[in-house]
Amino acid sequence: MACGSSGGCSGCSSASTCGSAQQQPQDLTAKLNPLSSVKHVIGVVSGKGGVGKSLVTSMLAISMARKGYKVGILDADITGPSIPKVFGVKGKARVDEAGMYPLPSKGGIDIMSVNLLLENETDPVLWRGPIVGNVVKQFYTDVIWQDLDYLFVDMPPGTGDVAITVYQSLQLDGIVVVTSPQDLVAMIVEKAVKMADLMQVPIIGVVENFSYFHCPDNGKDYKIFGDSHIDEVLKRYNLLLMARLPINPDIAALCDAGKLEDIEKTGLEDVVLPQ
Ligand SMILES: Nc1ncnc2c1ncn2[C@@H]1O[C@H](COP(=O)(O)OP(=O)(O)OP(=O)(O)O)[C@@H](O)[C@H]1O
Repeated sequence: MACGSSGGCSGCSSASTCGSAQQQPQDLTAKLNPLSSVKHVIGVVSGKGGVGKSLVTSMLAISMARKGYKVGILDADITGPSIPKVFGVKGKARVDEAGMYPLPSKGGIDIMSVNLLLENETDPVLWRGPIVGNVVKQFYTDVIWQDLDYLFVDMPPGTGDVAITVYQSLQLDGIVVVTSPQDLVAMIVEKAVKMADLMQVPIIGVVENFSYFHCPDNGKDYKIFGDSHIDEVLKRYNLLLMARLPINPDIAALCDAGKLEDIEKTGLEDVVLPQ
Protein backbone atom coordinates (compact mmCIF):
# COMPACT_ATOMS: atom_id res chain seq x y z
CA MET A 1 0.00 0.00 0.00
CA ALA A 2 1.44 3.39 -0.95
CA CYS A 3 1.71 6.04 1.81
CA GLY A 4 1.05 8.88 -0.59
CA SER A 5 4.34 10.69 0.08
CA SER A 6 5.62 12.26 -3.12
CA GLY A 7 9.21 12.39 -1.85
CA GLY A 8 9.79 8.59 -1.84
CA CYS A 9 11.13 6.58 1.10
CA SER A 10 14.67 7.87 1.37
CA GLY A 11 14.88 10.46 4.10
CA CYS A 12 11.43 9.60 5.48
CA SER A 13 11.52 9.08 9.26
CA SER A 14 8.93 6.25 9.01
CA ALA A 15 10.83 4.36 6.32
CA SER A 16 11.82 1.46 8.61
CA THR A 17 8.33 0.75 9.89
CA CYS A 18 6.04 1.86 7.07
CA GLY A 19 4.42 -0.94 5.02
CA SER A 20 5.05 0.73 1.70
CA ALA A 21 8.77 1.10 2.44
CA GLN A 22 9.04 -2.64 3.10
CA GLN A 23 7.64 -3.27 -0.36
CA GLN A 24 10.47 -1.40 -2.09
CA PRO A 25 12.52 -3.87 -4.19
CA GLN A 26 15.89 -4.54 -2.61
CA ASP A 27 18.90 -3.45 -4.65
CA LEU A 28 21.05 -6.58 -4.83
CA THR A 29 23.58 -5.12 -7.24
CA ALA A 30 27.17 -5.82 -6.25
CA LYS A 31 29.86 -3.16 -6.68
CA LEU A 32 33.22 -3.76 -8.32
CA ASN A 33 36.38 -3.46 -6.25
CA PRO A 34 37.39 0.26 -6.11
CA LEU A 35 40.63 -0.68 -7.88
CA SER A 36 38.79 -2.39 -10.74
CA SER A 37 37.91 -0.84 -14.05
CA VAL A 38 35.67 -2.84 -16.39
CA LYS A 39 33.90 -1.40 -19.44
CA HIS A 40 31.62 -4.33 -20.31
CA VAL A 41 30.50 -7.44 -18.44
CA ILE A 42 29.19 -10.19 -20.71
CA GLY A 43 27.63 -13.39 -19.37
CA VAL A 44 27.77 -16.65 -21.31
CA VAL A 45 24.88 -19.02 -20.55
CA SER A 46 23.35 -22.25 -21.74
CA GLY A 47 20.13 -23.95 -20.75
CA LYS A 48 21.76 -27.37 -20.72
CA GLY A 49 25.13 -28.77 -19.59
CA GLY A 50 27.88 -29.80 -21.95
CA VAL A 51 26.94 -27.68 -24.97
CA GLY A 52 30.20 -25.75 -24.84
CA LYS A 53 29.48 -22.76 -22.60
CA SER A 54 33.00 -22.70 -21.13
CA LEU A 55 34.53 -23.22 -24.54
CA VAL A 56 32.56 -20.34 -26.06
CA THR A 57 33.47 -18.10 -23.09
CA SER A 58 37.14 -18.91 -23.68
CA MET A 59 36.90 -18.45 -27.46
CA LEU A 60 35.15 -15.09 -27.08
CA ALA A 61 37.90 -13.95 -24.71
CA ILE A 62 40.64 -15.16 -27.09
CA SER A 63 38.95 -13.47 -30.08
CA MET A 64 38.61 -10.12 -28.31
CA ALA A 65 42.16 -10.30 -26.89
CA ARG A 66 43.46 -10.91 -30.43
CA LYS A 67 41.68 -7.74 -31.53
CA GLY A 68 43.69 -5.81 -28.96
CA TYR A 69 41.12 -5.53 -26.17
CA LYS A 70 42.05 -6.14 -22.53
CA VAL A 71 39.99 -9.10 -21.43
CA GLY A 72 39.20 -11.08 -18.29
CA ILE A 73 37.26 -14.25 -17.49
CA LEU A 74 35.30 -14.72 -14.28
CA ASP A 75 34.71 -18.45 -13.91
CA ALA A 76 31.32 -18.52 -12.19
CA ASP A 77 30.90 -22.22 -12.90
CA ILE A 78 32.09 -22.88 -9.33
CA THR A 79 31.26 -26.58 -9.14
CA GLY A 80 32.67 -27.39 -12.59
CA PRO A 81 35.47 -24.90 -13.20
CA SER A 82 37.40 -25.55 -16.41
CA ILE A 83 38.76 -22.16 -17.50
CA PRO A 84 42.24 -22.24 -15.84
CA LYS A 85 42.88 -25.73 -17.21
CA VAL A 86 42.19 -24.87 -20.88
CA PHE A 87 44.43 -21.77 -20.61
CA GLY A 88 47.17 -23.70 -18.79
CA VAL A 89 46.94 -21.28 -15.85
CA LYS A 90 48.15 -22.82 -12.61
CA GLY A 91 49.07 -21.58 -9.16
CA LYS A 92 47.41 -19.66 -6.40
CA ALA A 93 45.78 -16.28 -6.85
CA ARG A 94 47.41 -13.62 -4.67
CA VAL A 95 45.25 -12.06 -1.99
CA ASP A 96 46.02 -8.95 0.07
CA GLU A 97 44.04 -6.30 1.94
CA ALA A 98 43.13 -4.55 -1.34
CA GLY A 99 41.56 -7.67 -2.87
CA MET A 100 42.26 -10.76 -4.94
CA TYR A 101 44.43 -10.67 -8.04
CA PRO A 102 43.47 -12.70 -11.14
CA LEU A 103 46.17 -14.77 -12.83
CA PRO A 104 47.06 -13.91 -16.44
CA SER A 105 47.07 -16.44 -19.26
CA LYS A 106 49.96 -16.64 -21.74
CA GLY A 107 48.02 -14.27 -24.03
CA GLY A 108 47.33 -11.77 -21.24
CA ILE A 109 43.74 -12.76 -20.35
CA ASP A 110 43.06 -12.21 -16.63
CA ILE A 111 41.43 -15.25 -15.04
CA MET A 112 39.75 -15.85 -11.69
CA SER A 113 38.37 -19.25 -10.80
CA VAL A 114 37.79 -21.24 -7.65
CA ASN A 115 40.50 -23.61 -8.92
CA LEU A 116 43.03 -20.82 -8.38
CA LEU A 117 42.13 -20.72 -4.69
CA LEU A 118 41.89 -24.44 -3.90
CA GLU A 119 44.80 -26.33 -2.39
CA ASN A 120 44.43 -28.95 -5.08
CA GLU A 121 42.65 -28.42 -8.43
CA THR A 122 41.03 -31.85 -8.25
CA ASP A 123 39.38 -31.09 -4.88
CA PRO A 124 35.60 -31.09 -5.37
CA VAL A 125 33.66 -28.02 -4.33
CA LEU A 126 30.98 -29.30 -1.96
CA TRP A 127 29.29 -26.03 -1.09
CA ARG A 128 25.60 -25.30 -0.90
CA GLY A 129 23.96 -22.80 -3.24
CA PRO A 130 24.10 -19.65 -1.08
CA ILE A 131 27.83 -20.10 -0.47
CA VAL A 132 28.51 -20.71 -4.15
CA GLY A 133 26.50 -17.57 -4.99
CA ASN A 134 28.54 -15.55 -2.51
CA VAL A 135 31.83 -16.79 -3.97
CA VAL A 136 30.74 -15.65 -7.43
CA LYS A 137 29.78 -12.27 -6.00
CA GLN A 138 33.20 -12.02 -4.34
CA PHE A 139 34.87 -12.76 -7.67
CA TYR A 140 33.09 -9.64 -8.88
CA THR A 141 33.48 -7.38 -5.83
CA ASP A 142 36.82 -8.45 -4.34
CA VAL A 143 38.89 -9.30 -7.41
CA ILE A 144 40.92 -6.47 -8.85
CA TRP A 145 40.00 -6.46 -12.54
CA GLN A 146 42.40 -3.91 -13.96
CA ASP A 147 41.56 -1.86 -17.05
CA LEU A 148 39.35 -4.44 -18.73
CA ASP A 149 37.42 -3.73 -21.91
CA TYR A 150 35.51 -7.00 -21.50
CA LEU A 151 34.91 -9.25 -18.52
CA PHE A 152 33.37 -12.54 -19.69
CA VAL A 153 31.46 -14.52 -17.10
CA ASP A 154 31.21 -18.29 -17.56
CA MET A 155 27.80 -18.40 -15.91
CA PRO A 156 26.71 -21.08 -13.46
CA PRO A 157 24.61 -23.75 -15.15
CA GLY A 158 20.85 -23.89 -14.82
CA THR A 159 18.26 -21.50 -13.48
CA GLY A 160 18.70 -22.17 -9.76
CA ASP A 161 19.63 -19.86 -6.91
CA VAL A 162 23.27 -19.42 -7.97
CA ALA A 163 22.27 -18.34 -11.48
CA ILE A 164 19.68 -15.97 -10.02
CA THR A 165 22.26 -14.44 -7.64
CA VAL A 166 24.63 -13.85 -10.53
CA TYR A 167 21.96 -12.23 -12.67
CA GLN A 168 20.86 -10.00 -9.79
CA SER A 169 24.24 -8.97 -8.49
CA LEU A 170 26.59 -8.68 -11.49
CA GLN A 171 25.93 -5.72 -13.72
CA LEU A 172 25.73 -7.63 -16.98
CA ASP A 173 25.68 -5.62 -20.21
CA GLY A 174 24.21 -8.63 -21.95
CA ILE A 175 24.40 -12.37 -22.37
CA VAL A 176 25.47 -14.76 -25.10
CA VAL A 177 23.40 -17.96 -25.26
CA VAL A 178 25.18 -21.17 -26.30
CA THR A 179 23.20 -24.03 -27.83
CA SER A 180 23.68 -27.15 -29.90
CA PRO A 181 21.67 -28.14 -32.99
CA GLN A 182 19.48 -30.73 -31.28
CA ASP A 183 15.74 -30.84 -30.97
CA LEU A 184 16.09 -29.75 -27.39
CA VAL A 185 17.50 -26.45 -28.55
CA ALA A 186 14.14 -24.67 -28.73
CA MET A 187 13.43 -25.43 -25.10
CA ILE A 188 16.99 -24.56 -24.04
CA VAL A 189 17.05 -21.21 -25.74
CA GLU A 190 13.52 -20.43 -24.61
CA LYS A 191 14.48 -20.99 -20.98
CA ALA A 192 17.58 -18.84 -21.29
CA VAL A 193 15.64 -16.11 -23.10
CA LYS A 194 12.87 -16.07 -20.48
CA MET A 195 15.35 -15.96 -17.62
CA ALA A 196 17.28 -13.08 -19.19
CA ASP A 197 13.99 -11.30 -19.79
CA LEU A 198 12.86 -11.74 -16.19
CA MET A 199 16.24 -10.51 -15.00
CA GLN A 200 16.09 -7.61 -17.46
CA VAL A 201 19.39 -8.44 -19.14
CA PRO A 202 19.60 -8.04 -22.95
CA ILE A 203 20.55 -11.00 -25.13
CA ILE A 204 23.46 -10.11 -27.40
CA GLY A 205 23.01 -13.21 -29.53
CA VAL A 206 23.21 -16.97 -29.84
CA VAL A 207 26.19 -19.19 -30.67
CA GLU A 208 25.37 -22.61 -32.04
CA ASN A 209 28.13 -25.06 -31.11
CA PHE A 210 28.72 -28.57 -32.53
CA SER A 211 26.91 -27.40 -35.69
CA TYR A 212 28.76 -29.67 -38.14
CA PHE A 213 31.99 -31.52 -38.72
CA HIS A 214 34.16 -30.47 -41.64
CA CYS A 215 35.90 -33.55 -43.03
CA PRO A 216 39.45 -32.60 -44.05
CA ASP A 217 39.69 -35.68 -46.33
CA ASN A 218 36.77 -34.95 -48.65
CA GLY A 219 35.99 -31.31 -47.80
CA LYS A 220 32.35 -32.11 -46.94
CA ASP A 221 30.42 -30.87 -43.91
CA TYR A 222 28.53 -33.47 -41.87
CA LYS A 223 25.73 -32.58 -39.46
CA ILE A 224 26.60 -35.02 -36.70
CA PHE A 225 23.83 -33.80 -34.37
CA GLY A 226 21.24 -33.52 -37.14
CA ASP A 227 19.62 -30.50 -38.75
CA SER A 228 19.70 -27.26 -36.86
CA HIS A 229 16.48 -25.95 -35.34
CA ILE A 230 18.01 -22.63 -34.45
CA ASP A 231 16.52 -20.53 -37.25
CA GLU A 232 12.90 -21.00 -36.08
CA VAL A 233 13.90 -20.08 -32.55
CA LEU A 234 15.88 -17.03 -33.63
CA LYS A 235 12.91 -15.82 -35.64
CA ARG A 236 10.40 -16.44 -32.86
CA TYR A 237 12.42 -14.44 -30.31
CA ASN A 238 14.00 -11.99 -32.74
CA LEU A 239 17.52 -13.05 -31.79
CA LEU A 240 20.82 -12.71 -33.61
CA LEU A 241 22.87 -15.77 -34.61
CA MET A 242 26.43 -14.75 -33.79
CA ALA A 243 28.19 -17.87 -35.12
CA ARG A 244 27.93 -21.55 -35.91
CA LEU A 245 30.93 -23.44 -34.57
CA PRO A 246 31.99 -26.80 -36.01
CA ILE A 247 33.02 -29.85 -34.03
CA ASN A 248 36.77 -29.42 -34.04
CA PRO A 249 38.93 -32.33 -32.84
CA ASP A 250 41.86 -29.93 -32.30
CA ILE A 251 39.88 -28.32 -29.47
CA ALA A 252 40.04 -31.36 -27.18
CA ALA A 253 43.79 -31.71 -27.70
CA LEU A 254 44.46 -27.99 -27.11
CA CYS A 255 42.22 -27.93 -24.00
CA ASP A 256 43.95 -30.99 -22.56
CA ALA A 257 47.35 -29.39 -23.18
CA GLY A 258 46.22 -26.06 -21.65
CA LYS A 259 46.96 -24.35 -24.96
CA LEU A 260 43.57 -23.22 -26.26
CA GLU A 261 45.10 -19.83 -27.07
CA ASP A 262 47.17 -21.53 -29.77
CA ILE A 263 44.03 -22.30 -31.80
CA GLU A 264 44.35 -20.93 -35.31
CA LYS A 265 40.74 -19.73 -35.73
CA THR A 266 38.18 -19.31 -32.98
CA GLY A 267 35.24 -19.03 -35.38
CA LEU A 268 34.12 -15.98 -33.39
CA GLU A 269 36.35 -13.45 -35.15
CA ASP A 270 33.38 -11.59 -36.65
CA VAL A 271 31.30 -11.40 -33.51
CA VAL A 272 30.23 -7.89 -32.56
CA LEU A 273 29.97 -7.06 -28.84
CA PRO A 274 28.79 -3.87 -27.10
CA GLN A 275 31.37 -1.10 -27.60
N1 LIG B 1 33.18 -27.22 -31.01
C1 LIG B 1 33.75 -28.16 -30.29
N2 LIG B 1 34.52 -29.11 -30.87
C2 LIG B 1 35.11 -30.08 -30.13
N3 LIG B 1 35.01 -30.19 -28.79
C3 LIG B 1 34.26 -29.26 -28.16
C4 LIG B 1 33.60 -28.20 -28.86
N4 LIG B 1 32.92 -27.46 -27.96
C5 LIG B 1 33.15 -28.00 -26.75
N5 LIG B 1 33.95 -29.08 -26.86
C6 LIG B 1 34.38 -29.97 -25.77
O1 LIG B 1 33.19 -30.47 -25.16
C7 LIG B 1 33.32 -30.53 -23.75
C8 LIG B 1 32.23 -29.71 -23.08
O2 LIG B 1 32.44 -28.34 -23.36
P1 LIG B 1 32.31 -27.22 -22.22
O3 LIG B 1 33.03 -27.64 -20.99
O4 LIG B 1 32.68 -25.93 -22.84
O5 LIG B 1 30.75 -27.31 -21.99
P2 LIG B 1 29.86 -26.59 -20.89
O6 LIG B 1 28.57 -26.27 -21.57
O7 LIG B 1 30.60 -25.46 -20.26
O8 LIG B 1 29.69 -27.77 -19.87
P3 LIG B 1 29.16 -27.68 -18.34
O9 LIG B 1 27.78 -27.14 -18.42
O10 LIG B 1 29.24 -29.11 -17.92
O11 LIG B 1 30.11 -26.78 -17.61
C9 LIG B 1 34.73 -30.03 -23.43
O12 LIG B 1 35.58 -31.12 -23.30
C10 LIG B 1 35.11 -29.20 -24.66
O13 LIG B 1 36.49 -29.17 -24.87
